Amino acid sequence: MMISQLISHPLSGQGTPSRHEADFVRQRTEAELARLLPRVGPGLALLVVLYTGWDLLLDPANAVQSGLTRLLFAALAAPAFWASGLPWTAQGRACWAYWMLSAGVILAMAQLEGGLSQGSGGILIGLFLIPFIASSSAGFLAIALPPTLLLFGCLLRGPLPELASVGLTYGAGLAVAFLQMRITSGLRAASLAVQARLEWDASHDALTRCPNRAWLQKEAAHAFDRARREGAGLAFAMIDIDHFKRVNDRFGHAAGDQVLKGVAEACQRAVGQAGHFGRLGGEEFLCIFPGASEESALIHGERIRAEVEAAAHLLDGETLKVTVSVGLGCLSEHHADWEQLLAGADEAMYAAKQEGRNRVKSACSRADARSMAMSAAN
Ligand SMILES: Nc1nc2c(ncn2[C@@H]2O[C@H](COP(=O)(O)OP(=O)(O)OP(=O)(O)O)[C@@H](O)[C@H]2O)c(=O)[nH]1
Repeated sequence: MMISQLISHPLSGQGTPSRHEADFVRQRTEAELARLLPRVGPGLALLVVLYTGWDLLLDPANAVQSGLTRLLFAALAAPAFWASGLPWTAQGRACWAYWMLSAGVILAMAQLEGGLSQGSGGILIGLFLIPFIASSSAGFLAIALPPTLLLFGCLLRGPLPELASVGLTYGAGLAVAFLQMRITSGLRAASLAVQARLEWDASHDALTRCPNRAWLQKEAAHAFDRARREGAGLAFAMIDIDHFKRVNDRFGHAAGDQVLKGVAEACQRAVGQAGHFGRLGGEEFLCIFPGASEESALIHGERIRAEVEAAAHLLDGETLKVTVSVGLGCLSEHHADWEQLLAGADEAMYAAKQEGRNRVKSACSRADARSMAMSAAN
C-alpha cells in the first residue's frame, strides 16, 4: 500500500454520493497540501539549517558536524516540496519531507553534548506538523513511527535520565498531536462532506440519481475539447423513451417516475464504464462516449436499446415494458463545437422516432454527419 493511500482519510460508505464525498475530501486534502508544500517547505528546511547557530552556542566543538547533518537532510527533503521534484502525491511528498527534516534535527541534536535534552523542544514542535499531513490513525502512525524509532535509538545510546525525560516529554507531545489530528480531521471531514453533498446535489438529477443536464453539458464540452486536442474519437447517444406520455396517462405520474428510474438504471447497466450517462430532462437522456469510433458507438447504442427493451417495470401489479429511440452523433471535422455534435445526435434520434421507434439511428457516417451538423447549425 502506498504511503499516500495509508495517510488519506478512510471515509467509507456505500452509494454514489458517499463515494463522491470520500473523493471530494481526498482531492481537497491533496490540493491543499500541494498548495502548501512549496510555500511552507523551503521555510521549514531553512529553519532546520539555521538552527546550526543554536548548535554553535550549545557545543561549538561539534557544531560543524551537526550543521552539515542538518544541511544534508534539508537537501534530501527539498525535492519533495515541488511536484516536479518527486513524482508522488502531495501527501506522499509531505510525508517524505517530514521524515527527512525530523531526521536532520534528531541526528544533529544527537551529535551535540546534551543536545537531545536541550533540543527536545524543537523535536516536539515538529510533531504538531503531522496533523496537517495525516487525517487517519494509520496515517499518523505511518508518519510518526520512523522519526520516533530514530529518536529512541539515539536516546538509548545516552544516559538514562535523558532517555526518561526526553522520552516522557516526547510521548506526551505525541499523544497531544494525535488528539489534535483526530479532532481537526473529524471537523474538517464533516465540513468538506457538506460541501461535497451540495456539489453532488447540484450536479445530479433528484429522481434518477444520475448526472443532470448541467453536469452533462460541462462534461460534453470537456470531452469535445479533449477529443479535438488529442485527435481522438467521441460519440454522443441521445436517448428518448418512446410514447412515454401514454405511460403517464395510463398509470399516473408517480408510476411514470418509476419507469424513468428503471430506464435510467437499464441505460447505466448497458453503458457501464464505457461512457458518461445522465438525464437531460423529461424523458430524454444523453450518453457521452469519449474515444468512441462509429463502430463502437453503434454497438453501445444497440446495447442501450436492447437493455431498455428487456427491462420489466412492475406498475400496479402489471408488468410494463418500454422502448427507447437512440440517436448517435460521432465527432467529425465538420463539428465546430459540442452543441453541433449534440444537435446531430438529436436529429438522428428524431429520425429513429420517425422510422418507427425502438431503434438506433446514426449520424456518424461522413455524409450523414455533415448534413446533420449543417442542418443543426442552420
Ligand atoms: N412521470 C414523469 N413524466 C415526465 C417527466 N418529465 C416529462 N414527463 C412526461 O414525458 C412525456 C413526454 O411526452 P412527449 O414529448 O409527447 O413524448 P412521448 O409520449 O414520449 O412520445 P415520443 O417521444 O414521440 O415517442 C410528457 O407526458 C411529460 O409530462 C417526469 O419527470 N416524470
